[in-house]
Parts: sequence; C-alpha cells; structure tokens
Amino acid sequence: MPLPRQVFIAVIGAGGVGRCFLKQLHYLASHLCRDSSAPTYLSLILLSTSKKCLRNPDYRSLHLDTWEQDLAASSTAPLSPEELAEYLAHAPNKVVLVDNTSNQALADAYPLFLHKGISIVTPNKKAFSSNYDLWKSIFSAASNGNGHGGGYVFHESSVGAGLPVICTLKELVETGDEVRKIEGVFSGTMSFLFNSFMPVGGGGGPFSAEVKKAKELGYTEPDPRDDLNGLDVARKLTILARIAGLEVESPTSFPVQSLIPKELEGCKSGDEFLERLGEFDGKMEELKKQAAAEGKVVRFVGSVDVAKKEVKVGLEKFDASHPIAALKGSDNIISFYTKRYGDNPLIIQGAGAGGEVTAMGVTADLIKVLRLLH
Ligand SMILES: NC(=O)C1=CN([C@@H]2O[C@H](COP(=O)(O)OP(=O)(O)OC[C@H]3O[C@@H](n4cnc5c(N)ncnc54)[C@H](OP(=O)(O)O)[C@@H]3O)[C@@H](O)[C@H]2O)C=CC1
Ligand SMILES: N[C@@H](CC=O)C(=O)O
Ligand code: NA
Repeated sequence: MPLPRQVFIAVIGAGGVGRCFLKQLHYLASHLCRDSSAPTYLSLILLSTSKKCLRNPDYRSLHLDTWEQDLAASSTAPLSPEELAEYLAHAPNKVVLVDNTSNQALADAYPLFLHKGISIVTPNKKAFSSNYDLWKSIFSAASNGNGHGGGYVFHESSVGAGLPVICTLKELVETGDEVRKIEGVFSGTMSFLFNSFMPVGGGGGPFSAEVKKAKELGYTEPDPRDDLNGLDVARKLTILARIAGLEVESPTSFPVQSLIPKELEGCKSGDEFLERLGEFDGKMEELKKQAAAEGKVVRFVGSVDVAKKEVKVGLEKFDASHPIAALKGSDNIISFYTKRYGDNPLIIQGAGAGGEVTAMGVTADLIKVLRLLH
C-alpha cells in the first residue's frame, strides 16, 4: 500500500550536478517526511548513468545514503528513453523525472514523458534550445498553465544555473511588462576563463590552463568545446528569447562567435582538444594585449534584442569600470531592460556554474512540482 502523499523520483545522471542533486534530495526527503501536519514521502525509485542503472522491479525505494556503492555494484544496463517512459508510467504513484544529463535523446523524449503524466525537472538545455517544434511539443504536452493531465516541466538551471533567471523573465512576461532587451554574461565557464586569464589590472595565466581548471571545477559542459564554441551561451539565449516571445528556430540560427581555433575543429575528442589548446595561447595573449592597449578587457557576452528580433553571442571589449569587467569567478550577470524598469535594468548576478548551485535550481524546481502535485 503506497504511503500517503508519496512521490516517486527517477534520477538520470550522477555527475557533477547529479551527485549534488542527490545530496540535496536526501536533505529534502528527510525534511518533508518530518512535517507532521502534511508529510510527503519522496522515494528514489530509479538512478541511472550512461553505463549503469539501479532500480527495483516493484518500485521499492533505493537508498539515498548508499546510492554510490549500490550503483557501482549494479550490473543492470540503462533503459532507453522509451523503456524508461514505460517503466515510470506504470508506477503506482506520481513520478518526477530528474534529467541531470546533457543527453539529446532523453531531451527529445520529454513530450512522451509529459503525455504519460510524468513531470520533469532538469538543468539540461537541449530540450528547450533545439528545434522550435520540440519546444512547442514540450509545452503543449505539459500541464504548466493548461492543466490537461500531462506532467509539469521546470528547467530553471538551464540558464544561469540556480540564479532565478527563467522565473524572473516568466514573471515579467506574465504580468504584462514589455521585455525589450536581455544582455550580459551567460556562461560560468566563459566568465571564469576571462576573469582569470584577463583580469582588470593585468596578469592572468595561460588561457589553456584556465580552460583545464574550469573543467576540474565542474563549470564546463561534459565536453568543454560546447562552451568554447559559443553554443552553450547560444542555447541559453535561445531559451530566453523564446520565453520573451521570439520564435527562434535553433541556437545556430543567429551569429555565434566560436573560440575554437580552426586547426582544432577536427579534434576527435575533448581530451585531444584540451591537450592541443596550449598551442594557441599566443593568439589569446595577443587579444589581451590589444584590449589592454585601449585600457580595456575582453569578455564573452550575449544579447537578445526583442524589439529588433536579434540574438547575438561573442567577444566584446569593456572598460575596466564596467560591471561586466568586474565580475569574479564563475559569475553571470544578466540585465533585463523592460518598459517598467526603464533605463535602470533589473539585474541578476551570481555564480552561473558549479554542481551545488546548479543542483539547487533543480531541487527548487522539484519543490515547485511537489506543490503542484498536491
Ligand atoms: N555543471 C554546471 O555548472 C552546470 C550544468 N548544467 C547542465 O547540467 C547537466 C549535467 O551537467 P554535469 O553534471 O556538469 O555533467 P557531467 O558530465 O558531470 O555528468 C553527466 C551525467 O549524465 C550521465 N549521462 C550522460 N548521458 C546519459 C544517458 N544517455 N543516460 C544516462 N545517463 C547519462 C553521465 O553518465 P556517466 O557517469 O556514465 O558518464 C553523468 O553521470 C548538463 O545538461 C549541463 O549543461 C547546467 C547549469 C550548470
Ligand atoms: N557550462 C555551462 C554550465 C552551466 O550552464 C557554463 O559554463 O555556464
Ligand atoms: Na537559473
């Protein structure tokens, strides 16, 4: 007999973000079940990486305190998205799927999960920034705002990690403000790279060494080339532009500046790319010198001009006194220019990458779904 107000959780991906999410889920589950007035029991019923899967055939709970050893000991292969949807659709309680991967096939299956009443929370940008048809299928299958029995979907951490970027933009739009322009630094990796390699006042180590550091710190995409080619920022701007009402077809349908040297475009793997990147440190030093000669620094930025229907992504020079030049660490800064806010934009700033802050956005989205399910 299922416990009252029990919700099943299936987690795909246990990397930098996934393992922080599992820790936060453990905290949340133990707090929610102690609420004597309305306890909610969260049960982890499936956990999968690209190589292994952990699940009990009768949907019995997995152990949140020993998942790592249990997963390592498992010899069960991961399910395909279709098998996963089937398995979760037959669960005797409501299910929330937590996609902590950057997998496109799983993202393509979101409409299938939602149609089956399975809710989704995720930091994965792929579903919301690929072709516009997928975006439409996801939001017509989801119950968000139209309550027709599908699951709910939330993806706050797909832009600005845990920073409240998507919910803020949605509230501006839903309350009738006119969003005119969104601009800023949207990549934790790019922010870290340029803040460290080209700090205001001079100094900074070789560019390639900072790229390796950003990967070690868990800021980059699984393959750091997805950050350096500008596509990660282009995906985030595609998501924001769509929420602001622009029908952007894909993240490659507007100008995106890539920092991948032409000679390294053919690298077979991210590791080969990282090994050879040092050969191009001289070019980045040149860029730094040119900007310094004008008393400026270079930063990787993006913008959505809603009125002009223009999106762009690339390098720009900034005076040392500009707030973008003064960012630290992996900070993002995102400015919303709207009719209500006039010339003084609404600004959101803070860490834009990292396991804990990204998982926080995912866990907060899970809490939003739990409130809607009950
Ligand atoms: N890191 C960050 O700061 C931020 C990340 N994000 C997004 O969060 C997501 C996760 O990022 P991060 O944790 O850093 O990435 P990692 O590479 O550290 O982890 C990815 C995890 O997903 C698993 N995985 C990949 N493909 C599949 C698949 N087909 N089936 C099951 N599991 C799969 C991997 O399995 P295996 O262990 O077997 O390789 C791994 O456990 C990405 O979409 C990223 O864009 C968003 C905001 C910030
Ligand atoms: N690789 C991304 C992670 C968050 O989306 C970044 O660096 O911003
Ligand atoms: Na966010």
